Amino acid sequence: MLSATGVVAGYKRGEPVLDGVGLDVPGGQVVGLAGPSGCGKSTLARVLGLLHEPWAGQVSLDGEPVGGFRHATPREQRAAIGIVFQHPRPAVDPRFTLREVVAEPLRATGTGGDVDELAEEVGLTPELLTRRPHEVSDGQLQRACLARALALRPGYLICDEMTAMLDASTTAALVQVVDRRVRESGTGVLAISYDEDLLEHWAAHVVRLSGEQV
Ligand SMILES: Nc1ncnc2c1ncn2[C@@H]1O[C@H](COP(=O)(O)OP(=O)(O)OP(=O)(O)O)[C@@H](O)[C@H]1O
Repeated sequence: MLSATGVVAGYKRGEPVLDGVGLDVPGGQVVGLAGPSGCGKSTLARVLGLLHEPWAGQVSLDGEPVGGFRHATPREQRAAIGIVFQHPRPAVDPRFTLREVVAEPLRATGTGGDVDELAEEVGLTPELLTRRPHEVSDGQLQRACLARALALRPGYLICDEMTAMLDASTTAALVQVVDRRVRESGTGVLAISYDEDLLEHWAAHVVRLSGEQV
């Protein structure tokens, strides 16, 4: 289980965006997170993704409190949580080929892993792997970002508006890729979307973040 308990977090002292928020993401399940724009969904995603340190509260991973946030996160805990954002372009190095984008976490951790297998899993052809970000569509680049997030076989995956930029068929394809991991590897998923129809269809249950308490 990936859990946040009593999380208080924000950007400006004295003005918390999250004020005592708790959320559990069990393994093998998709939990949806909905709520009005600006209520703090992405902030909670970044706290659970260990990218934003809360002012108070705790994040725990499989029963262990996390060892730190951002650069202070222990390597095994970093590898246990994959994250995909709404906008793929700012999330990749524009000089990399898609093959290099997907291979990044494998290279960084010295982990063996098959880029071709990952590419096939997300529906990227070998030819697309040779291209650079400016030579592919947003959907193709987002497929590469999803493959990168899945490369270390994380126990948990956070999808922060992963499909908001994509057409219906690419959305369906990426949801299917994630669902297969949930079924076959027991991955726990936090799916954030403004599209409540998508969440109703995709998630086992949907949590609404009101801006106060979950
Ligand atoms: N890097 C930042 N610096 C300062 N304030 C920020 C930063 N990121 C977000 N905020 C503010 O924190 C609040 C919550 O933002 P957040 O992106 O978490 O909400 P959200 O629910 O994901 O919104 P949306 O659905 O519009 O993406 C907003 O008021 C936003 O302006």
